[in-house]
Amino acid sequence: MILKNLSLFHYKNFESQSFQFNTKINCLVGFNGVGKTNVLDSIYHLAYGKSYFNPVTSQNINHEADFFVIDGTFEKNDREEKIVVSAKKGQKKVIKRNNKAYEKFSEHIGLIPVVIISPADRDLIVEGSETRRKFVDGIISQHDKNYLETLLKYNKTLSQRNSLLKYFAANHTFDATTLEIYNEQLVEFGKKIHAKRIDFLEAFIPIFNKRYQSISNAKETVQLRYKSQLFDNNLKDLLAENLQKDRALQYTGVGTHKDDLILKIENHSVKKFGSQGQQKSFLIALKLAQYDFIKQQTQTKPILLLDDVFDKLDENRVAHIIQLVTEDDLGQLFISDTHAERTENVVKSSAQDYKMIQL
Ligand SMILES: Nc1ncnc2c1ncn2[C@@H]1O[C@H](COP(=O)(O)OP(=O)(O)OP(=O)(O)O)[C@@H](O)[C@H]1O
Repeated sequence: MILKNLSLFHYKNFESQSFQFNTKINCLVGFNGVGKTNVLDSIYHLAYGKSYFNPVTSQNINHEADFFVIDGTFEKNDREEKIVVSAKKGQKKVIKRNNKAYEKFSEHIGLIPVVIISPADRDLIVEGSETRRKFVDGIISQHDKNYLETLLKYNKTLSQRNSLLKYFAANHTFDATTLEIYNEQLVEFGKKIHAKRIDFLEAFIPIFNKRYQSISNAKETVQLRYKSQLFDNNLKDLLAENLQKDRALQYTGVGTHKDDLILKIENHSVKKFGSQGQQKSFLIALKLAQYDFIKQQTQTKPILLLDDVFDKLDENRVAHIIQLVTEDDLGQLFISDTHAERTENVVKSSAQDYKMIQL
């Protein structure tokens, strides 16, 4: 997958700017705050239909404007794909593929495989379980449309069930029959989601372990484990057992929306006990495993976006990234850095074609 050119209009700090990219390595360099990360984010936006850093669409529009447009031309298997994402204040976002607007954004997911490595990935360790579920769901959805659809149906049913619980509480009423309809749907969709997450992690964990071992020079062992209430119980029974609690809290407390990933190094929580270096290695291994997995599943090399990695990582990890950059079979790469010289030295050593883009 190659991004050939990109135009931004009123996207974050950009008024109007166009870029033509190298098919291998592109280095976006410039002072703090010039918009290097914003360019990477706009590429992410074309792939996922939203910003990696700020999912509130209206906040991606330039402060002085009332709309933004991101226009990118990709090349995939010798075919051109023109993707345009636009948003106007107060209106629904529009995503177009070759001039045709999608009815459902979910149809777009997976067309443009992109992986980003950024200091913001730290959220995967420090934030709540939702961030980790989104990471898993994002990867599976890249190659499995059914999964994404089941997930959307599950989430819709969940929110309807929660509304019903609130309605019961507000009106001091209860209707077991209507609740049962939602329960059945949650059980049906939840079972499928759980099974797919099991399959995914079975394939993903060895890839992750391999990446971590190579980053840490096999010094320590890591564990990535799927945690779910559905391992020990079926969702139908769980919903029945939890009914009184759900009614009291007006919220569904059991299901696959409670799943999580357990992240450990040497059997201890990465969040609580991991050193900063170990946490960074863990995150890079997760992201590179994401890259490997998507490549394996889609038979397409994803576009890799490296945000600020030279600035925020220590030498060992940078060396690993450099090694990765020099691998022949890597796809197109975008790197942002404040130091033009440092980046250029790194990419020069890769003996690959590159372009320096000064912002
Ligand atoms: N909606 C918006 N409208 C205008 N400017 C915005 C908007 N959103 C973000 N910005 C601006 O974008 C700039 C940040 O851009 P970005 O994070 O891409 O910089 P950077 O070059 O990657 O910087 P650093 O080297 O510090 O990481 C900030 O000046 C910020 O105020």
